[in-house]
Amino acid sequence: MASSKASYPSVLSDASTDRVSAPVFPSLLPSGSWLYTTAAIVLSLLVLEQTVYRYKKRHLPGAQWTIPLIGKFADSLHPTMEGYMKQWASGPLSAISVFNVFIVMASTNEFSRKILNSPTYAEPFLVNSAKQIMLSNNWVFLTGKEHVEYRRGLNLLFTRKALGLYVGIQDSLSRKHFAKWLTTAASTDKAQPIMMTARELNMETSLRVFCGQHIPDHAAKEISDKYWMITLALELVNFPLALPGTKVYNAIQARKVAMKWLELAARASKESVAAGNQPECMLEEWVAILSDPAYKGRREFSDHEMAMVVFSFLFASQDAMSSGLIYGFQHLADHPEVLHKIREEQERVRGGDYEKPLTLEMMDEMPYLRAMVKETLRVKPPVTMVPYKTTKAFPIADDYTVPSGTMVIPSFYNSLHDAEAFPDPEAFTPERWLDPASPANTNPRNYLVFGSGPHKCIGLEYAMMNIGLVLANASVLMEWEHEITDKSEKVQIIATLFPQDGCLLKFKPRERA
Ligand code: HEM
Repeated sequence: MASSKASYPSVLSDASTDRVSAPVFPSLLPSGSWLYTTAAIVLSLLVLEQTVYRYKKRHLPGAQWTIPLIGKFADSLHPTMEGYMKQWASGPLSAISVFNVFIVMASTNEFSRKILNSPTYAEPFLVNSAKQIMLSNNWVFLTGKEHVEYRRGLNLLFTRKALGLYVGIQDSLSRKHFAKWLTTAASTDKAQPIMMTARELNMETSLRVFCGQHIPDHAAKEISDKYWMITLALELVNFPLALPGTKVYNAIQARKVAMKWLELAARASKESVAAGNQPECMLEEWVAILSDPAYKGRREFSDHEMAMVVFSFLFASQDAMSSGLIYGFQHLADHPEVLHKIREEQERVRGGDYEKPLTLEMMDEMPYLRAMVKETLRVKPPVTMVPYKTTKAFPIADDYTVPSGTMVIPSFYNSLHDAEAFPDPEAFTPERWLDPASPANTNPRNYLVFGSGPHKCIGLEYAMMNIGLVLANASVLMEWEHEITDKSEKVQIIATLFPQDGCLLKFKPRERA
């Protein structure tokens, strides 16, 4: 008590002399000067917040004032394509603030590429929660030379030789899942959303490609079920504290489960290769490369570090691959003429033998399939933007320098829907990729589906191959009808883009003459 009084004499003077018994926490009593002081401090902070926002924004389009403290937090909780389009349409560069994070959005191809290709000024920021979920010492957070060197080692997991190893796993799992889809479809007349079933196919494929049989079935199921928690946490700006019950807290718990199994898989892969077995999955391939005496990048990788790399691949791929696949099914159902051409190509390359597993060499013979995959990813790019952060003042335009510490967000959508590169940009036209002299092919800078620069997607060939393979097998093994609703063309953003109705499809086995 005495010490409280001593610390706050001016606030307490009235209360402590006039009353018989002193209050337990006298300093909390309202008093005129305390209230005035508090109000003055709060007001100054609010004025400072607005002044800093206006100073950073300068002439860029965007609200003149930011909502105190939270800014556009409410909008970032429920992002919509319409909201983003409005923001992009407001200017090549525009400003917003969320939870006091100052954000500059870039809408043009020139500015977006400039951000992606200026590693001395800006580096990936993923989403605010990414470091909590992926662990801050994950390789994906490396920058500069360290990042380039680490990534060089990982490129070996995506060589043609490595992809050849993965094709067989992807082929057999797509068949297994289609059989399940057909059984479910046979039990009901209704079309079913493929949102979750496609995610499950992707997750099992990723886990088996990355870890082979070193993850038991029940663990694969557990990781797959819990992974949805991670997807839900991938908002542009999250609630700042990972308190129990928040999305980030739930995602961290999901990551712990996944990491436990991935570490065990890394250890088992080392044991398998040491026992002289041929690599059958990505982890084993990696271990085999590392133990080759001729390999220059040899060094020890702990089970934990290998698990973090695999987790980064899951994190980067699961949602984007699911989005790409779901729109692939939707586009093929809505464009029977394209599906017909895909089937003709399959017939030509596979000679009618649809039981024979696909190989990389067979996929090489399918240019129309590849064009279709490129086009579906262009029309509905799974990733519409990637947050970066400036590490120093970034003179992005003659009349604007992005302040240091700003979140800068290059957008991909506009580049991919630019009518100069892609005439009739909303149309789904795989043919635009077949002529080497077409505007699509002569403007490769516009194809930002996988980003650009030092952080461009490491798994892009893997992604194109896997989506192509699944759709190729689906086209020869199944028929599917799309129940079109008023939400089919509307987009919901859950980290990546999905049709709002979850893509309602009715599958049946394909009958051939
Ligand atoms: C359709 C599927 C996919 C899409 C649309 C996609 C898109 C992207 C994009 C836009 C980026 C950021 C690029 C940048 O900042 O310039 C990225 C990065 C990355 N992606 Fe993908 N991705 C896909 C599939 C995959 C797959 C299958 C893997 C791994 C197996 C993967 C692993 C990664 C990694 C590790 C990074 C970070 C690379 C780095 O920082 O060096 N992605 N991806």
